[in-house]
Amino acid sequence: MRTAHRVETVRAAEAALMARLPEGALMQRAAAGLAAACCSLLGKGRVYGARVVLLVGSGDNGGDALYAGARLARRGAGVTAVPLGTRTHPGGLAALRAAGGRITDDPFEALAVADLVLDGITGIGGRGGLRPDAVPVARAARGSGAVVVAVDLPSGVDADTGEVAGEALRADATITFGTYKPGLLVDPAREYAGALRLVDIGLDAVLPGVPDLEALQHQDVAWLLPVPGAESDKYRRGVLGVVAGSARYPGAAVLAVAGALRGGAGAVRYVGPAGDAVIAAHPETLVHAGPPSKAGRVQAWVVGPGLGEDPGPVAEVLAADVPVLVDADGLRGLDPAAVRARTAPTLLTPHAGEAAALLGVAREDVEAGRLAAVRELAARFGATVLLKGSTTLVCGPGGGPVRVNPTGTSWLATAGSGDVLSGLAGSLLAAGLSALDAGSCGAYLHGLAARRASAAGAPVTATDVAGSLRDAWLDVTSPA
Ligand SMILES: NC(=O)C1=CN([C@@H]2O[C@H](COP(=O)(O)OP(=O)(O)OC[C@H]3O[C@@H](n4cnc5c(N)ncnc54)[C@H](O)[C@@H]3O)[C@@H](O)[C@H]2O)[C@@H](O)CC1
Ligand SMILES: Nc1ncnc2c1ncn2[C@@H]1O[C@H](COP(=O)(O)OP(=O)(O)O)[C@@H](O)[C@H]1O
Ligand SMILES: [K+]
Repeated sequence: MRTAHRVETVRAAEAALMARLPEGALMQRAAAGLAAACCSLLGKGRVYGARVVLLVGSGDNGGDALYAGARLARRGAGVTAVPLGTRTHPGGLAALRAAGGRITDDPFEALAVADLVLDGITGIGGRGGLRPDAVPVARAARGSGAVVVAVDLPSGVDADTGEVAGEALRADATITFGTYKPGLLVDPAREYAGALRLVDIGLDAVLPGVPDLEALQHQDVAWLLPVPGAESDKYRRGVLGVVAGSARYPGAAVLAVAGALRGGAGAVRYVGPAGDAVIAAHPETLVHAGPPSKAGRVQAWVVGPGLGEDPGPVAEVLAADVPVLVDADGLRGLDPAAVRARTAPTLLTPHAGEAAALLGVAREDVEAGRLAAVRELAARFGATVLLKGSTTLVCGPGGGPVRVNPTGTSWLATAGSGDVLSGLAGSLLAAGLSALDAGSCGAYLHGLAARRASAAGAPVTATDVAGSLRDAWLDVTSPA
């Protein structure tokens, strides 16, 4: 599991750790890790003679860059510092000078020939976008042929929320210290971070056990995925009911069932008007044309994909005392009180547009502040919420760590892929996973399947994604 902590928590942990260490030791650990990462990015034998430019803000982030620059200078790199703040870390500056580095007021000349730029303008102390004087320098750094390495965080992004309020410096790699910060894992900021590397500075010992964000990895998902026992039968494995599709959107039913059949439930009951299309595509489905309450027992429901205007089945399904996943048309006008009144778990899976409608805000606001949006929806509905999009987030009703999905690809932005996800996550619910685990494992497999299907770099369909779910499952469960 990869975990991230907010700035307040990081600062408290750093203070506790610093109290046990000689002064400056923590910054030296950070600088040593940063310099080593820069050496490996430059490549073997290419540190000596490399031209390195340090963009140095007024805080400790600039201090890290200066001390790392001093280390690179001692290994033969030509290091030039560009001070951008109201002050420059005095110890770092002295170390760089002592190692033979130089300071310049003309950043553009140095940047034009740079091999590597260290962005030490702001770290966890940054507020808002880059200040106006740093903007042309950041643009020149990005426009140069140099590899741009962000120190701790790309400057100009919000560490806690992943918001990017103004201009920020896009990095090829970010070397972060002690723990990931939420902004490194959540778009739009995540996109500025490039490849992530975590430097251990001993913070784990003093960080709280519960992080703000967590990202599952293969072995976490492998642990959670259902496996039939020797005594299992199709009912014990869990039956999922899928209420989806309409005369206008029969394909949504076919796709939701495609996801559901590959999610570990023992059987899938389809309820709705698209039974013929579902059976033609998936003959193993049990179909029912009547209302959900007459369809027979299920261990979980999915309601909503392609349902059209009729909200009737949503209320009926919400009245059932089993876990329910509500997606797409099922989310339209959804009443928070009706969801809060349920005793069984509810999993809502909106995309940004649906989340915006539920919150009464603009879609852009949800996309700019995904973490706040998913937390607010989960609190308002007393439900687990999976917010889809370029970064998929899953938040439980009681707060706690938000799960951020590390798999996925923008090729997933294709019609019907959300229907596949709802069936898949619903199937995991029916198999007995909690709403948080079903949502996050579903998103994980779904993203992995899309990556596999689009590995050659060509567009994929939702049907292709469903077809790759089995391989994604095997990727996760097969020992490396
Ligand atoms: N506290 C510690 O023990 C450690 C901190 N470390 C480093 O210290 C950083 C945090 O240092 P600071 O607390 O000094 O904060 P920062 O260095 O991130 O930024 C603070 C400074 O930047 C200015 N600033 C804020 N927003 C700005 C903007 N948008 N544009 C330009 N300037 C802006 C502030 O006025 C202030 O002077 C971490 O990100 C990390 O790089 C590491 O050395 C590890 C140890
Ligand atoms: N830019 C993107 N990067 C990664 N995944 C994306 C992106 N855009 C959409 N997705 C994913 O694609 C799926 C689309 O679902 P949804 O918006 O419900 O579409 P539909 O209703 O057509 O099925 C979701 O799983 C979402 O997370
Ligand atoms: K930085």
